[in-house]
Amino acid sequence: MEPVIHLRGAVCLLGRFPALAGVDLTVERGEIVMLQGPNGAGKTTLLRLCAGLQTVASGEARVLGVDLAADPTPVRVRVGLLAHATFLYDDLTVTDNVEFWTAAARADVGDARRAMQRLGLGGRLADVKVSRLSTGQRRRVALAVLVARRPELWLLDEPHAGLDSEGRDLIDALVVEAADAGATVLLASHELDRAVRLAPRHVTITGGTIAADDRPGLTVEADRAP
Ligand SMILES: Nc1ncnc2c1ncn2[C@@H]1O[C@H](COP(=O)(O)OP(=O)(O)OP(=O)(O)O)[C@@H](O)[C@H]1O
Repeated sequence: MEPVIHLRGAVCLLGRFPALAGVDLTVERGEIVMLQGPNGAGKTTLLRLCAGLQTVASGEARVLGVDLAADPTPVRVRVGLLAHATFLYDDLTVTDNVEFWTAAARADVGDARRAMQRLGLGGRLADVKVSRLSTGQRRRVALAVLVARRPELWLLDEPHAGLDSEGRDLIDALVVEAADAGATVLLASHELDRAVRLAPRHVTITGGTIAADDRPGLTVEADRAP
């Protein structure tokens, strides 16, 4: 079976800067992989690349069988990206946002309701406009959208940031459930204790290349990092 993520020498330019400078990464279906690295290492860029939101300047980049260099569009509806910025409409309520984005991904609107309940958004908050929510509550709405869309690949950028401890535990539970159901998860985190427990495999990115990867059977030489 083809890997969910297959990158070979993938290069991404932000302006003229190579934020990814030749990334090799293979992730199989059902894996939970933690991506770690210092600020500016390229974690967000790698997640955005896999979401079909970043142009591939050179190298091979296939996600869910889609050749991103040829046309990344088909992958976007099949992945869920939880990023720093949310895509939510401030003037719409929580319910309207979750239902809108769920429908946009051609998923079942019944799943939108169930995801809201799961994220603690089914009560008073359901009819509140997103503009009135706290940062953590917005994060929960973005997560509800992700859960309702049932993506094949979860791309989580600092998923624990801004959440209370119950919310952090909930994210971890959702990730494990998603992987058990066959989804693949790539998460970037500075919360190493929590992320290490959650993800059996740890990949380190430094200066836009993979510096370490503890995937069984794979050796990445530390001296390949710039
Ligand atoms: N718009 C841009 N133009 C040029 N360079 C950029 C731009 N955005 C980001 N970069 C650079 O690309 C590199 C990778 O950034 P990226 O956001 O992927 O890092 P990161 O590992 O997610 O960092 P952090 O841990 O701080 O979130 C950084 O060196 C950053 O300075």
